[in-house]
Amino acid sequence: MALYGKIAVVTGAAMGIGRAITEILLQNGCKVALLDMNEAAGNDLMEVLEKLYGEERTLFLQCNVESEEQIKAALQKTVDTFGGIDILCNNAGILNELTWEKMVSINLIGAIRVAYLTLEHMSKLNGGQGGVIVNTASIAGIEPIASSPVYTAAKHGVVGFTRAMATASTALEYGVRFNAICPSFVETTLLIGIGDRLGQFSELDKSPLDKIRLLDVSEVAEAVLELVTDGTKNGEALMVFSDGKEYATFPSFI
Ligand SMILES: NC(=O)C1=CN([C@@H]2O[C@H](COP(=O)(O)OP(=O)(O)OC[C@H]3O[C@@H](n4cnc5c(N)ncnc54)[C@H](O)[C@@H]3O)[C@@H](O)[C@H]2O)C=CC1
Ligand SMILES: CCCCCC(=O)CC\C=C/C=C/C=C/[C@@H](O)[C@@H](O)CCCC(=O)O
Repeated sequence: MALYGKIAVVTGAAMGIGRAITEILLQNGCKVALLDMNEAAGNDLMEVLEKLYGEERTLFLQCNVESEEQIKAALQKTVDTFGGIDILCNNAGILNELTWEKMVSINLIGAIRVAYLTLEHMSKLNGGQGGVIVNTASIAGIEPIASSPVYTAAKHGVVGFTRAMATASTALEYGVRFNAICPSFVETTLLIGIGDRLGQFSELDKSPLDKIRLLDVSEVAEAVLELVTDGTKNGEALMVFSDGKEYATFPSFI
């Protein structure tokens, strides 16, 4: 997909990986609607982005991915402002094994909710132009991380949802590609003080964190850009490690 003039929605866009995805899409000519529940961080970022890219190419919309009403309103505002949606980067997420039901609600149910509501604008079945949805999973969506069983479960869910939707989209002719991005550990606020959010698993949190180089958010954004632009990888999950990228392989029984 050539990106110049394309319209993207990024959730969890105010900070961390979502911010880096937003910036790389803007650098490649997209217009971007930034959705995030953190209004202060969103407004701060908008000041920076408007200076760099102009006021016409960005839109900040406060939106909690747990709220169907807020997502619907944000997507409609995006369509009314920019004229459609070509790209969704479904990225908002938290890590907190203490509030594990909320974590499933944001990381898995929220991602599904945003994807379904975006398809109402994007799918060719609904009069849309088609496009691409990149869901931010994690390496924890491919292999278990012992200190974070529910995070692991939610991210495995994101990968499974992505792969099933890719096949469904092809069969039903939505014209929408689906991919999962699966980074290893990335230097963001999500990792700060994780030991306090792992509950009974907190003694396990040392695992690889002391031994590996944390990824920079720009490395994840580059990998997302690869998925957005490469039309041949529908359904694939791209893992990003400190020493490179690799598409995941899965067993097939059907
Ligand atoms: N940092 C890491 O090591 C890794 C992170 N990930 C995933 O990447 C995604 C982004 O995480 P980071 O950038 O690291 O975290 P972060 O904490 O730096 O940024 C997350 C952003 O999502 C927003 N957010 C959180 N809950 C929200 C909600 N209910 N509705 C709307 N916005 C919400 C926050 O306000 C924040 O701006 C998450 O899905 C995370 O699970 C995946 C692999 C590794
Ligand atoms: C403590 C929880 C942090 C969760 C945040 C993430 O989503 C980070 C990624 C999750 C899981 C990582 C698993 C790591 C597995 C290791 O066996 C090894 O494969 C890591 C290699 C790291 C690298 O080279 O970058």
